[in-house]
Amino acid sequence: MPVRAAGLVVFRRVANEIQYLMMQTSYGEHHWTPPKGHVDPGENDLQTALRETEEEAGLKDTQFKIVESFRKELHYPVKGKPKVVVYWLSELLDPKTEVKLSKEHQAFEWAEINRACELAKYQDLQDLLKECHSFLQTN
Ligand SMILES: Nc1ncnc2c1ncn2[C@@H]1O[C@H](COP(=O)(O)OP(=O)(O)OP(=O)(O)OP(=O)(O)OC[C@H]2O[C@@H](n3cnc4c(N)ncnc43)[C@H](O)[C@@H]2O)[C@@H](O)[C@H]1O
Repeated sequence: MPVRAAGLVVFRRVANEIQYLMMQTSYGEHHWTPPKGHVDPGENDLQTALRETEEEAGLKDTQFKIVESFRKELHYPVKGKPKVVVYWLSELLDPKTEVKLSKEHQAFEWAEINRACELAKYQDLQDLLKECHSFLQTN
């Protein structure tokens, strides 16, 4: 069984720009991802994504809108074990909403697509962000 995690690619619109929420871990390699985390027993993926987004970024589900038709999975190995991360796309309704980090993250950025891809060093996460961006340009 793969390790399972879920999260939200949160975006906001500022003037004509779409910006993605990227957060840097305070541990390990200090890598950057959207809010996400492990699926707890008894939770479904979407419940996990919402819980982790609130825990890690302080954003409640009343503050954003999930784009129901967009759901993607990343698959990669962690310490030799397969891991799957399910992401939904969600728009922050009030772009001025404050992000409140937990101890798990040391920094965040609202990054336009090229900057978000620069922060996401893994190719599959970069591709996912680009897919989100293309989706938002055409929907
Ligand atoms: N090194 C460490 N030291 C201390 N505490 C730690 C720790 N790692 C995790 N923790 C603890 O574990 C908890 C995390 O739990 P959660 O917050 O519930 O789960 P997560 O986001 O899925 O964790 P993680 O950051 O490990 O996952 P990711 O897949 O991004 O990353 C897992 C690995 O996969 C790599 N990775 C990330 N995205 C990848 C991708 N797309 N392709 C290939 N590798 C990728 C990352 O660089 C990383 O090496 C934290 O509370 C933290 O305290």
